[in-house]
Amino acid sequence: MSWVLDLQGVTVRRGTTTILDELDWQVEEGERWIVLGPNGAGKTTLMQIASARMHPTSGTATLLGETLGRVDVFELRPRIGLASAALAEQIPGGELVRDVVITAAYGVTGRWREQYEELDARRATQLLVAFGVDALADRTYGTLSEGERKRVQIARALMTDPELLILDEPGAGLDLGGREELVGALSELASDPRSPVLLLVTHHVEEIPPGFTHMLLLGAHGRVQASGPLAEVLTAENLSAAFGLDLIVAHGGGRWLARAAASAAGRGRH
Ligand SMILES: Nc1ncnc2c1ncn2[C@@H]1O[C@H](COP(=O)(O)OP(=O)(O)OP(=O)(O)O)[C@@H](O)[C@H]1O
Repeated sequence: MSWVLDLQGVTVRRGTTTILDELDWQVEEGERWIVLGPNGAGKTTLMQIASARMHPTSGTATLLGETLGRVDVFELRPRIGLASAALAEQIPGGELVRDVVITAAYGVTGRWREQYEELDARRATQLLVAFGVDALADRTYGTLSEGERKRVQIARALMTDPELLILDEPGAGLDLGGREELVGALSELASDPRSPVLLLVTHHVEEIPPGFTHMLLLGAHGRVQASGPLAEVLTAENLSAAFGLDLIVAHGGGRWLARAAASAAGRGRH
C-alpha cells in the first residue's frame, strides 16, 4: 500500500512538554480528513509535520512516499498545499489578489519563466472563479474581508496543483455567512475526484463540509482519541472524551452539530 501520509509513532517534545505522543496515522489516496480536537491538542504541530515544515522528535513521517529526514524538503513542499494563519500573515496587504495566487507558482519554478506566464495566469483565474472571488482579482489583498481572504488563501494553496492539501482552521474568524460560503466551497472541493487528498483542521463540528470522509480526533497532549471513517469516529462518546465535557452530537442534511448535554451545561469540563 502506498500511503499519501504514513505516520508511525510520531512524537514531538519541546523541553519537558510532549506535544504529540506516539501518533500513528495513515491517509490513503482519495480520502478527505477532518482533524478535530480541543485547543492545544497538537493539531497545528501535526500539520507542520504533514506539510514537511517540521520533523518529529522521534518516530517516522512518510509523506507522498518520501520519509522526512531522508528527503530534500524543498522538493517535497511544493507537492503539498498549505493554508494556515501563520502563512496568511506573510501575505502583503498591498499585493493584488491575482498575484497572491499566481506567486505560489514561483516556489515551484524557482524563478519567473516567461513561457509559464500565461498558463499560470489562466490557472490562477480558474481557481479564483472556483472559490467565487474572481471579481476581486484586481483588488489588493488588504482590502478583502476575512471570508474573502480565506478563499484566496485556499486558491493560492491549490496553485501548485498539490497532491495533498492542508487547511489549518480555514473557518477561524468568519461570521455565519462567511462560514457557510466556505463550507459550500470546501464541500465542492471534497466532492471533486480531481481534488488532492484533503486534511482540514477545525475546532467546530459545524464546520465539517459534506463530502469529508474520515476524522482524526485528538484529545489532550496529542493523543489520538479515535481515527477512521467520519461517522464511526464522530460519536458523542468520543467527542465528550476528547473535549472533557459531556456532549451531544447530531447529524442531518450532511452537516454535524454538537452541544453540551443538558446535564453538563454550565458544569464545565471534567
Ligand atoms: N515550541 C514550543 N515549545 C513549547 N510548547 C509548544 C511549542 N509549540 C507548541 N507548543 C505547545 O504545544 C501544544 C500544542 O500546540 P498546537 O498549536 O499544535 O495545538 P493546536 O491543537 O493547534 O491548538 P489550537 O487549537 O489552540 O490552535 C500547546 O500547548 C502549545 O502551547
